[in-house]
Amino acid sequence: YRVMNQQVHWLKKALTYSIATYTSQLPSATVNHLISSALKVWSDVSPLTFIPSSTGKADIMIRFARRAHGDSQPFDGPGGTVAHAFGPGVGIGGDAHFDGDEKWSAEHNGINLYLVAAHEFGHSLGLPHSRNPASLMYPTYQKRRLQGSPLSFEDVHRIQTLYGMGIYI
Ligand SMILES: CC(C)C[C@H](CS(C)(=N)=N)C(=O)N[C@H]1Cc2cn(c3ccccc23)CCCCCCNC1=O
Ligand SMILES: [Ca+2]
Ligand SMILES: [Zn+2]
Ligand SMILES: [Zn+2]
Repeated sequence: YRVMNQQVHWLKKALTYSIATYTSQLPSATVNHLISSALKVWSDVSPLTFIPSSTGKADIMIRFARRAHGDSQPFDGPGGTVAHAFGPGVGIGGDAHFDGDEKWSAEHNGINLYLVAAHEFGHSLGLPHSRNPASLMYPTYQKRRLQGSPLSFEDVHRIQTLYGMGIYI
């Protein structure tokens, strides 16, 4: 079924993002860097660009939250689901939420925020899950290499199918 006012992909290639709340597990400067690196994973292989929004209003609004947090998907405490994101659209569309009860890390001593964010932004851009464990869009978290892109050929093919290099009206 299709959620109301959801689109298959964004109808513009310059998307804004803002980080509304942070986690006590990492310095905010580190969170900013990991989030922009996770967005770059996708802008590197598509015509999309991501612009930080200082007004707070943005296409992709990012926050850390625990348990019930104002949408229909309360988080579950440590472990289990670590984050979720909404597909392209107005309002909550595109937003990415991270479970504040996880042990967030910039390395592999916990849940790596960069890898999770890159997965969530795949959803924010309209990508579904992959059945291939090598794919970033595989439904369960994998400790992947942090050097180079975490994207599989399938991930790249899917994002380029959605956004190609076409001209945007
Ligand atoms: C791919 C992620 C970045 C995002 C997805 C959520 S989403 C909406 N963005 N696709 C996620 O959180 N998957 C769970 C799936 C999952 C794994 N287990 C679970 C135990 C209980 C509930 C869920 C899980 C086994 C225990 C490990 C728990 C920690 C890791 N959690 C996961 O891998
Ligand atoms: Ca959790
Ligand atoms: Zn949420
Ligand atoms: Zn997912």
